Amino acid sequence: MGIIEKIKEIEAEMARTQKNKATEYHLGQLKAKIAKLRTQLLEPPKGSSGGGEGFEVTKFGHGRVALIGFPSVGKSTLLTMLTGTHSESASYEFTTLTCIPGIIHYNDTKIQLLDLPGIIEGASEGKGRGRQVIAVAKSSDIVLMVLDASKSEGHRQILTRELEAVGLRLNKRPPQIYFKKKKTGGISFNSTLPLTHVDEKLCYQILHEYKIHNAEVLFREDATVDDLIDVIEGNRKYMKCIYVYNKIDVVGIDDVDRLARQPNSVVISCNLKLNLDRLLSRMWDEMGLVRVYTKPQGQQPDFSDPVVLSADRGGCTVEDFCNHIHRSLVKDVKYVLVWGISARHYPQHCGLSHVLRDEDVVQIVKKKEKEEGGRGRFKSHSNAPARISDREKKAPLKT
Ligand SMILES: Nc1nc2c(ncn2[C@@H]2O[C@H](COP(=O)(O)OP(=O)(O)OP(=O)(O)O)[C@@H](O)[C@H]2O)c(=O)[nH]1
Ligand SMILES: [K+]
Ligand SMILES: [Mg+2]
Repeated sequence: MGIIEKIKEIEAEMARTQKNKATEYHLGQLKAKIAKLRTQLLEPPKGSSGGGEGFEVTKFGHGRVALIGFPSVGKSTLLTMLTGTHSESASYEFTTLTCIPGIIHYNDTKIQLLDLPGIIEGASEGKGRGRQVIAVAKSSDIVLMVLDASKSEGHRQILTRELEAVGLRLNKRPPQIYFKKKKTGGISFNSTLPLTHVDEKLCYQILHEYKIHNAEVLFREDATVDDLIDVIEGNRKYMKCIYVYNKIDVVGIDDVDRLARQPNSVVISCNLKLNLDRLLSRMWDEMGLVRVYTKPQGQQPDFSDPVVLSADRGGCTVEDFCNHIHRSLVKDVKYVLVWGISARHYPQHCGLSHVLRDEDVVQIVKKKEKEEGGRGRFKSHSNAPARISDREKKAPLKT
């Protein structure tokens, strides 16, 4: 029996089993069995180099965004509108057969947007090119799940399930469970609060399923069995997802209003160019990019060319900033001067561990280099943290 059949069989057994206190342990065990099989499914088949042909697209820019959705929801139309790169769109399904990259220029940063073939139910098990598509989604920083506003709302759940089946977790944070395998000592199970979903016996059973007999487990929140399995599997990817409801030109205003109020959702129409700017700003915010402008001593910062940092990709400290400029810079840095939201006063003297925020201005003071006298508009004109204003960007001080 193949892996997929085994999964189907266990799913059927779970559906047959009544959910109550007595069956809780059994169901937990079945969940763990499915999780193990799904992980197996993701491993490339033995003897092959990579598990089929993937979409090899080189990463480019400061972040990567994947367009995921059913066929003909308007993914390619959207890519063409946002990036200017043409991706074939048509009224028939599966128009797009491969991965088409485009670039969005936004807020002085470059975002790689990826158009992908449509996926359908069963994609995670290899239907269509589902596995390759989802692999690209996994490699991106956020996902735009494109949905047809005029179609069933069940599509969103179906796609979420497909992505979850391969270990993606959308708009969730990692469970607050500490888990460490040990060599000896048995299993120590603890929690910092009363638990309502998982008890010691259930935890033991799940660990037993994974043949783990020595481990430390500490629940720091009232997590579920699924959370525990995620932590044990350890290969989950937690990602932001924006639900993009396209084609609002063909549905009534009440439906548009309802969809727009759902969490993490943006309603758009590619045909009428409605709300695309809102989508862009939402996308950009979710990516959490941090633009830092370098200010050479005695000169104005170059506001058109930021160093772009990200908490998910390498971090946002002064040290990360220095490493971005040059690997060997850190050792020469005495301290830095910071203007912007992260500074308590202007300019603030900061060390390497200081965490920078979007639109901060940084001047590096090297060892054996004197700091600037503090003349001019970038000297503390206010004690309150504030963004560098647009006016300051447009009319910089002449030095
Ligand atoms: N009414 C309406 N139609 C749209 C809109 N955006 C796209 N379409 C149409 O929807 C159809 C499918 O668009 P595509 O861009 O090919 O969709 P896709 O998601 O890339 O489709 P596949 O590549 O086949 O998965 C085309 O006929 C588009 O013209 C919109 O905002 N409103
Ligand atoms: K299409
Ligand atoms: Mg397409």
